[in-house]
Amino acid sequence: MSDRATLHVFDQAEKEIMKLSRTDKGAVLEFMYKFRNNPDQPGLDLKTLHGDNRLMAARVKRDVRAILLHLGHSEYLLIGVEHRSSVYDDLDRYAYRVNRVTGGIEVMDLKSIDTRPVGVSIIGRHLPSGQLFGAYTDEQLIALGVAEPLLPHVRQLADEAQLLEMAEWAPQLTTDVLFALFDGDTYDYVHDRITQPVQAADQVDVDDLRAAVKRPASQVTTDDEALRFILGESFERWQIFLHPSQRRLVERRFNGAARVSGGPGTGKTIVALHRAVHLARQLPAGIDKPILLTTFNRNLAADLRTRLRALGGDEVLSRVDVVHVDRLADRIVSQYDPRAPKRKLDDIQVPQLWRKFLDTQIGASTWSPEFLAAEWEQVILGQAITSRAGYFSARRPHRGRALARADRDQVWDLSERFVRWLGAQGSWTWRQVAVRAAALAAGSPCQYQHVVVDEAQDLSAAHWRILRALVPAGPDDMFLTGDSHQRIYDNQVRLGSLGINIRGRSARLTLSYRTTRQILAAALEIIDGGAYDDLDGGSDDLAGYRSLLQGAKPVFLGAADWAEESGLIITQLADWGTPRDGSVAICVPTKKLATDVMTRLEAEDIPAVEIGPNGPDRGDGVHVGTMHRLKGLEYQKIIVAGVSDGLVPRQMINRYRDLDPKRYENERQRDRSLLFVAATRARDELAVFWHGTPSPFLGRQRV
Ligand SMILES: Nc1ncnc2c1ncn2[C@@H]1O[C@H](COP(=O)(O)OP(=O)(O)OP(=O)(O)O)[C@@H](O)[C@H]1O
Repeated sequence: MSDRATLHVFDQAEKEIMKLSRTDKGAVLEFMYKFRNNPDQPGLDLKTLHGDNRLMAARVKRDVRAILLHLGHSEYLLIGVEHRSSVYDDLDRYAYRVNRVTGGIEVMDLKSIDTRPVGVSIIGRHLPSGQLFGAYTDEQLIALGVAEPLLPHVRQLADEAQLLEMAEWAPQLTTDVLFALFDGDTYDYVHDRITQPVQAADQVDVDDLRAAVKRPASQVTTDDEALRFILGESFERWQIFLHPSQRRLVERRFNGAARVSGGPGTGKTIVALHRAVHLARQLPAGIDKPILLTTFNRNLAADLRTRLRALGGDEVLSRVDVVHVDRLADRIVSQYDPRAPKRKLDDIQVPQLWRKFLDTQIGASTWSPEFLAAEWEQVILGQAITSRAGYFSARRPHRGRALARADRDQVWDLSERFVRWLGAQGSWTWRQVAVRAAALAAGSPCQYQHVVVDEAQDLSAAHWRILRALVPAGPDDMFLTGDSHQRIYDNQVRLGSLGINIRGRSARLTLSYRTTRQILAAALEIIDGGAYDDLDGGSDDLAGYRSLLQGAKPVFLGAADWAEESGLIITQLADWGTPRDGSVAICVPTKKLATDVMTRLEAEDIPAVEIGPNGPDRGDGVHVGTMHRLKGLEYQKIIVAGVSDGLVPRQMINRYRDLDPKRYENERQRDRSLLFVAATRARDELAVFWHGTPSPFLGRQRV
């Protein structure tokens, strides 16, 4: 027989291959190529391993063998690469099963338990069994999706460290379930939140390995190109291995708009990217761009574009319009209203502009510039109100002071004059552009068949109106990913009132791929005490949010003053070996502090690279920026400095405490979320510093 074979590669095997020397990796690649062409060619020496006729070995090179699982017909799964001498040792160590719940194929090399130090303690030492999961029967654990061959080991687990060791090689669902139970979630909760979402969509035949390998729960690669990338190490895991709960969302057909939430690093952006590719591939070929992939700002959009190309290639990129939402608004205005002002002002300047307007155009006013700026931005532009009548009837849920009709009349007059004053200078703000674009888009034809939105929590009502107008309501029309715990701009919306109905189509991701358990625990303390919404008038939380990654405990340290704190930064960098490869970032609450840090680094001869509005200027050096600038980025190590009371939250918001308590709460919450965003950009290590009184958001960590 000389048929071509299909060779899948098991996730764990691929990880092992990644660790091989260049030469051995090359040999594996060549083996794969030959094997696919003809698995029975004599040089490969394919033979069944004694004990199980589905397990086979084949020659990779003189002293290296591939371990394969014959799935049936001409399909094989590469499950390991071993030195020739150990291939025949203890063949019982390979356990493979089709998981009854997910229908995915699971392969476990039980030897990996024997050879690890902690593994030895798991089965070698006599530990009091049943300590961790004694409350559940075997049947219950199996029904949740725990791999049956691992039950004896699960019964021996005595502490979290051993559970974490097991997480390195156990199948995904087993790990997810055990950690959720370990973290105290109830059986029913775990069943509903973890097991049920990854249940096979079809009937599972546990003997049909070929059907199993095709199910999303099977962590395997097949694609030639992907393998070449893997061996060349320039390929990232997220491009192939989606968690089954991620894949489900990517591939599911929704009967309307859908929303995916989840804590930092749970792969929302990854899901949004895969979703865009999935949708693009469902559509007939063409030359237009039927899909919009959008996000909050320019550098996030640039990043999406790069990653979309890596994932789907130029062909997909040519069918997906990747643009940040303000640029989209600008395009619409240029197309339909060419006489609109050309100069766009940053919304940060709005209070200053109102001050100048009142001083130069109005004189004494009963209204403060701050009040008017906030009313105009949050209520008038925030709700995209375009008429006096609309403003009279507007709800003002996040504004403290009530306004009578006569007051509203005055505020509306002033707002109109303010807009005319700006316009006379050829200027308007980005928020105004969005509101105008929403009105223009509402009267123009739909441009897209699908819209995918990342960082959804930060979009304004006007942005949503634009998006709603650009895609006809229907199945899979809008797919939104975001986390309201990370909202750092003042845009709170109820999607339902904007014609976007996500009811019954919300899902949450819970497994962090970025941050260690230690960093995550510290970050969760920061947001504890805030209130978070679901973009639709309800509330949201991060229940079940967890990480399987381990790392050092975050460092929390205070200094007497800023000069001393700058010293802490330098010492911390030195402790980390002062990496200059762009793997470390320092972030602070204000631009002034960022400049100080840059100056200090330069004085120490450490190359400092500013994180600008479009991301870091360069890839190397130590990156420095404000906390806002860290949105959407990630680093191996992060120093969050200047986390002092008065800076986080900002001193200036205290004036609203009595004057406008709702606004005070909103502003405080934004600052809290900003600190949360900054802390959760760190993959492996985090250090948080302050001077004077620590930020109240640090809770127990400041002591
Ligand atoms: N299935 C996966 N396999 C491997 N890595 C993954 C997977 N999903 C996500 N990641 C990695 O986890 C990290 C975080 O992913 P991503 O940025 O999509 O998360 P997010 O939920 O959008 O985070 P945030 O809300 O903080 O912006 C990235 O480095 C990404 O490559």
